[in-house]
Amino acid sequence: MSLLVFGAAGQLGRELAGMTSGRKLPAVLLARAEADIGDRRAVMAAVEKARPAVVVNAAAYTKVDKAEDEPAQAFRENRDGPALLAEICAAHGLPLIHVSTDYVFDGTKPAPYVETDPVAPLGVYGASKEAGEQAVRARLDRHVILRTAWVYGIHGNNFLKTMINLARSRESWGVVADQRGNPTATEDLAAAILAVAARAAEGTAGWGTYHFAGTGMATWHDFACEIVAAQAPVTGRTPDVRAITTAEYPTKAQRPANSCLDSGHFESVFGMKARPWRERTRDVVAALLAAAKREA
Ligand SMILES: NC(=O)C1=CN([C@@H]2O[C@H](COP(=O)(O)OP(=O)(O)OC[C@H]3O[C@@H](n4cnc5c(N)ncnc54)[C@H](OP(=O)(O)O)[C@@H]3O)[C@@H](O)[C@H]2O)C=CC1
Ligand SMILES: Cc1cn([C@H]2C[C@H](O)[C@@H](COP(=O)(O)OP(=O)(O)O[C@H]3O[C@@H](C)C(=O)[C@@H](O)[C@H]3O)O2)c(=O)[nH]c1=O
Repeated sequence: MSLLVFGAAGQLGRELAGMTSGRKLPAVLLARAEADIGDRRAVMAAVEKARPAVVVNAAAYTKVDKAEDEPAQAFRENRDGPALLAEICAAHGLPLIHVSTDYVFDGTKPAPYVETDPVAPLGVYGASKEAGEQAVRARLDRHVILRTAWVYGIHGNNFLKTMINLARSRESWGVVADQRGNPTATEDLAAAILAVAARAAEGTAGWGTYHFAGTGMATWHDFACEIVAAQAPVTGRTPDVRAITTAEYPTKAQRPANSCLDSGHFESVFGMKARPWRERTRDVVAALLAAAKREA
């Protein structure tokens, strides 16, 4: 099974690079500078050169607040890019694995969201990702859209790294305790994508839309407390992370109060689930601190 991955320089792209190389899977991974998913000629050339069995889109515009001021760019990267990928995959008879987000939901459902729940994004980022889902569905039957959430890992920028940095410099700060979701490690997400890709290459994937997110629910405050607790034994820093409300932490884009995803359908079709988020958080914090120590 050979893969062609777009968006290789992002946190998921870099995890996929490490995992495909560790498993010795043939894969071509292209960053934006090598292939912009909005550039028809670049995407066509990449597909024709790599001749993959499966295409993965890990490219996206992910700046949730900034998207409110840059809707054109967010829609270009999150709707038009995936549309082009799906069109080119259809022309070449290739399946596409595309990644989407919990922020397509408005958060008013009290229970975890299932795939058939109506979408109603609250901000430009969520709306642009939802438009990307629709664009893929409209152009390509052989697609798998994986909606995931609150992604973190050792690469790139994410909430976990922000909390580790705050723990270095602050004695106390507030984190919202009234938004809940499922923190998802890039390692679990990349493994899920490779499991889907293997089935897609055989032509036996259950095409369609799935939820795949970390096991267990958390508020951002729970997540922050776990991160801070995980770094404390190594750094000796025990800052106070205060539980605050969304109203006390105003942001340009509104986030869903509940964006928990029910990953049961994915598990029943693909036979795998993500590890509990607390375990994974500790692993990732340990890996980051060990890397920082090696570099010091
Ligand atoms: N991060 C999260 O918490 C969550 C992410 N997701 C989804 O998971 C997927 C992976 O996200 P993640 O790895 O975290 O995101 P990152 O922001 O870490 O990486 C996205 C990458 O895509 C690149 N990119 C953006 N536009 C283009 C383009 N037109 N052509 C090629 N590359 C482009 C970016 O490059 P550049 O840096 O140059 O912009 C960046 O390297 C996305 O679909 C995202 O929407 C879903 C839920 C949560
Ligand atoms: C840094 C920080 C954030 N917050 C709040 C703001 C926000 O409501 C929540 C999350 O913060 P962030 O802005 O870092 O995370 P955010 O960019 O909203 O994360 C989202 O990214 C996109 C790409 C997704 O697809 C989502 O699944 C989700 O992961 O925590 C605090 O309360 N205190 C803090 O110190």
